[in-house]
Amino acid sequence: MYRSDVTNEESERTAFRKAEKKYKIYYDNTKKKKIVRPVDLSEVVDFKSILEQYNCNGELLEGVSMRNCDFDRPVFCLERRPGYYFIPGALSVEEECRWIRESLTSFPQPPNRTNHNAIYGPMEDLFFSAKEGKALVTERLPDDVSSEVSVVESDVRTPQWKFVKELGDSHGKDACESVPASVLLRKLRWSTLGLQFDWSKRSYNVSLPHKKIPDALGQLAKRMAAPAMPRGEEFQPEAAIVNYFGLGDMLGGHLDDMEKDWSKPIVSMSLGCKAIFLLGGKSREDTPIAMFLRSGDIVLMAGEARECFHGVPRIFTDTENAEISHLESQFAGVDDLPYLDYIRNSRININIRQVF
Ligand SMILES: O=C(O)CCC(=O)C(=O)O
Ligand SMILES: [Fe+2]
Repeated sequence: MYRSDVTNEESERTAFRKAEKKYKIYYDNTKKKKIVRPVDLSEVVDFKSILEQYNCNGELLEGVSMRNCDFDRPVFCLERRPGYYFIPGALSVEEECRWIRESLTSFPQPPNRTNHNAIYGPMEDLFFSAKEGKALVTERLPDDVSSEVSVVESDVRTPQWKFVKELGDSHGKDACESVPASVLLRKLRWSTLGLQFDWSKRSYNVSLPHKKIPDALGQLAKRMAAPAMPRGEEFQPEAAIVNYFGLGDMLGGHLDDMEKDWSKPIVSMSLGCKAIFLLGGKSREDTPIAMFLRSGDIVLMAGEARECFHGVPRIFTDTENAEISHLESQFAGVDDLPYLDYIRNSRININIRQVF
């Protein structure tokens, strides 16, 4: 898996990179304000309208077919990308809201790791700390601590971070650094569930402490994976990566190649603001197919499709394009406001994998 954009000159000119540049967000600066540069979306495949057309007259867009399987919703395939399946609107609005809540509250909790771990260590209750206006602070270590023979060296060097209500006198003069929880929430980019993925080694580290994938998420993944599973086999959800996108965030073109058996699908669900997904071919030189991913859509990538470069160059947070009004109506209670505030400007992707 390659998380960052490829930057050397040659890769800047690949067909995949060109498509990323076409769809990523750019701003034009006028004297008064920053304006989002318009983008031509006419070539973006839209499975929602494909489904509507199919329901209306039974016709399908050229290159798109239906997976004939025992599944309670239409499953679409792309003739040029075997092993790729698209299930538009696979989740109910209740399911969408449930997984948005879990992605923000329980999923980033230790022992699950997030991108913040490397800097701050395990972090508890980020979402509620942001809601309560807390900040993460570290205490300055006592000056003479290094001379205390009883203190283990690694303890001496590790600053202890914790969320506190506010940086008043009660915290005292020993506070040396502080970061608002709201800023950390905006900078939350990923969390990992089940077997933990080690980004630095690009592999699963089974010796890292972990909890099993939550049962309800595992059951959902098993059900959704069925159209892409080899006959008679059941998907084993062993790990998941949760990606969090804010305006301007993108996921560069990559392959997910650290799982053992590529005949098993990656089950990938979209929540929140609409995005553009690029599905390339086996080379970065292959022109990718762009498509919309909306909240509630599920994508499966198995077999040959697992060898295809893919990424997310763009999310839409404006009212017209985000297409989250059903979530806005569902998150209507006073207690739901923090979820609503978050999801109005964000997209969450949960992708579930069988590792072995
Ligand atoms: O956000 C998405 O839809 C795709 C995520 C993805 O490709 C990944 O996490 O490997
Ligand atoms: Fe991926």
